Order: sequence, then structure tokens, then C-alpha cells
Amino acid sequence: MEIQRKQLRDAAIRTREQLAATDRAPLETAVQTHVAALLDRLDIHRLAFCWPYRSEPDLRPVVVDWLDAAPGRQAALPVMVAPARPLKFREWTPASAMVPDMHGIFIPADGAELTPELLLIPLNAFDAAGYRLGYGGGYFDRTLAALSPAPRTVGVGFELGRVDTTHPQLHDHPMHWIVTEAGIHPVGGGA
Ligand SMILES: Nc1nc2c(c(=O)[nH]1)N(C=O)[C@@H](CNc1ccc(C(=O)N[C@@H](CCC(=O)O)C(=O)O)cc1)CN2
Ligand SMILES: Nc1ncnc2c1ncn2[C@@H]1O[C@H](COP(=O)(O)OP(=O)(O)OP(=O)(O)O)[C@@H](O)[C@H]1O
Repeated sequence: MEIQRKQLRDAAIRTREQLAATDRAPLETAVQTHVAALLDRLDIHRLAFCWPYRSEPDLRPVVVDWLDAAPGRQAALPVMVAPARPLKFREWTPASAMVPDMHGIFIPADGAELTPELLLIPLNAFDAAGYRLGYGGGYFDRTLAALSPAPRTVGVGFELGRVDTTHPQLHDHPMHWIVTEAGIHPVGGGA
């Protein structure tokens, strides 16, 4: 089963990284538009997103617009504090000084730790039940298991990662919504 999951994960990453820029651009714009529309209708003040890695959709413009649209909003980025430990979330603004983490993903050099109400989580492969495959570290699963109250979760990615099943394991947490270039899909209890 882990071999199948690894194959699905690797195929999705490879297909995404091989997209030509001209094919990718309209997909990324559509993902950004749908994420912005979903955020608009949710009453949240603190959200977490990810700095783009390995051709994931870039949500920075969406988050910048969301921060600007109302006072009192805060955004955060995940920080790996140790292997096999839950992620922490550090406040980010467009003015934050950024440093690369151990994988070369940029994180805020400093900033307050924050508890997000909503997580925008990158998808590699995903299925219609809202289960996802990340990079295989189990970081988001551990983080979702540790956060109380549980945040709402939005898996964000491209349709090229859709599979019949990700072969979900007991530790996997389904997303409340999946957002791709095709639209906003409520799954796993989201509305
Ligand atoms: N954009 C983004 N940021 C994120 C995540 C994510 O999925 N996407 N994470 C979600 O957990 C955390 C980082 N987790 C990661 C876990 C494993 C690997 C990893 O092993 N990548 C390569 C090797 C990279 C290297 O060491 O140079 C690999 O899979 O081989 C990367 C990130 C926090 N930040
Ligand atoms: N709550 C948890 N407690 C302990 N181990 C966990 C937990 N959740 C996941 N794991 C372990 O993490 C490993 C990787 O899990 P999985 O393949 O689902 O990662 P992923 O969802 O692709 O990664 P990520 O969440 O970092 O994007 C598995 O071996 C799993 O047993």
C-alpha cells in the first residue's frame, strides 16, 4: 500500500512539474480565483497557507488580497520544528523577512506563533473523499491530530492530481474542501 501511495504521489508531482508554463498559467489563475471566492464566504480571521514548493499553486497573491480586504486578519506559514513533530504556524506579512528551511521552502525569519482557524493545504494526489497525499512526511496529519479545536481544511491543487483513491490510512484526515482549477468541491463535511 505504501508503494502505491508513493507511486501516486510521485506521478502527481512529476506531471505538475512538467506542465508547460503556458498550460499552467490559466490553471493557477483559476485555482487562485476559486480559493479567493471560498475565503470570501468564510468568516475567519487567521489562516495558514504554504509558500509554493515544487510547482504547487502560488497562493501568495490570494492571501495578500485577503489580508488587505478587512482589518484584523492574520496569515501564517507552517514551520517544521523537528522531524516527526506537528508543524507550528508563524505569522507572515508581505513585509516578513524570509529564510529557507531544511527543504529550501521559505519561512518567516521571526514572527508570533499563531493558531489558524483554516488551513490551505497543498495537494499532490487527492481523491473525491477529500483524502490527500503530501510529500510523505505526515506533517499535516500530525498537525491536524494535535490542533484543538480542529481547524477547517482546504486542500488546494490541480485536477492532474485526482485519483480514484489515495488508499487512505487510519492517520489520514480528509479535507473539508478540495479546490482545484475546476472549482470548489465540498467534501468530508465542509459546506
Ligand atoms: N509548500 C509547502 N510547504 C510546506 C509543506 C508542503 O507540503 N508544501 N509541508 C507539508 O508537510 C511542510 C514541509 N514538509 C515537507 C516534507 C518533506 C519534504 C521532502 O522530503 N521533500 C523532498 C526532499 C527535499 C529535500 O530534502 O531537498 C522529497 O520528498 O524527496 C518536503 C517538505 C511545511 N511546508
Ligand atoms: N498523527 C500521527 N502520529 C504519528 N505518525 C503519523 C501521524 N500521522 C501520520 N503519521 C505518519 O507519517 C507518515 C507519512 O504519512 P503520509 O504518507 O500520510 O504523509 P503525507 O500526508 O503525504 O505528508 P504531509 O502531511 O507531510 O503532507 C506515515 O508513516 C504515518 O504513519
